Amino acid sequence: MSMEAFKKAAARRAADMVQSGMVVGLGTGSTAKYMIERLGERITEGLEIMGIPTSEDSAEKAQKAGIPLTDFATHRRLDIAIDGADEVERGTLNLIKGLGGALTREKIVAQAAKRFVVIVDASKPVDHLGERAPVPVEVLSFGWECTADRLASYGARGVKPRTDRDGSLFVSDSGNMILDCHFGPIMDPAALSAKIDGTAGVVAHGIFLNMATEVLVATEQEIERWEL
Ligand SMILES: O=C(CO)[C@H](O)[C@H](O)COP(=O)(O)O
Repeated sequence: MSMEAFKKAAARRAADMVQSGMVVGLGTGSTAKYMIERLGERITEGLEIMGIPTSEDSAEKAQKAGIPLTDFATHRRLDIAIDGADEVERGTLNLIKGLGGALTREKIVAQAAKRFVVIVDASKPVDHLGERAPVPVEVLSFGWECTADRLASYGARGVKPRTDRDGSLFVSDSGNMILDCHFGPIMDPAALSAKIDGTAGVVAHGIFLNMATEVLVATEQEIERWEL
């Protein structure tokens, strides 16, 4: 099976957990896209749900799929949120998210959800967060250079603003910059998370601790379901 097929398998399995009447957090990225498509199919079969998207991109995909959207003004609490991840730590289900740039909205949606189901292919599990992925940090553009220096003082290498493929500055849906911070394997993610959270200029970062309630990992043999 190709990596795309793995992503699709995990995404469809998660979409099939959704039941009529639920308010659903709609993640962002190439795996979440398959989940949105599957929810769209199920709506044509009679499923009745409302979605809260984690990005403008997912809002557009949800609208195309026919998923009615709602917002936090109407629904403070979500029944379930389903999203991809860049890394999943074995044993803890802690995550790095945000290589798609939607980390702040994704964190708000995950935090508001009773269940947060993470869908990944077999390339995403790691022994320690940071092994492969940088930690994306969404920052205000004001004083970003100072914020970057501060992040570097925590051990991040090569901290620089994310750019789009054409070299232009990446701007998040909320109008902020993303600094990708390469820490390497993170031995104490709670301590690092607290330090980054306490840094002026930081809006949110991509370390998601104790948020995932279950992770679906699509492997060659099966879709593994990890829970704590
Ligand atoms: O956090 C995210 C976007 O901000 C994505 O969920 C994460 O980057 C995984 O993406 P993909 O499913 O395309 O591998």
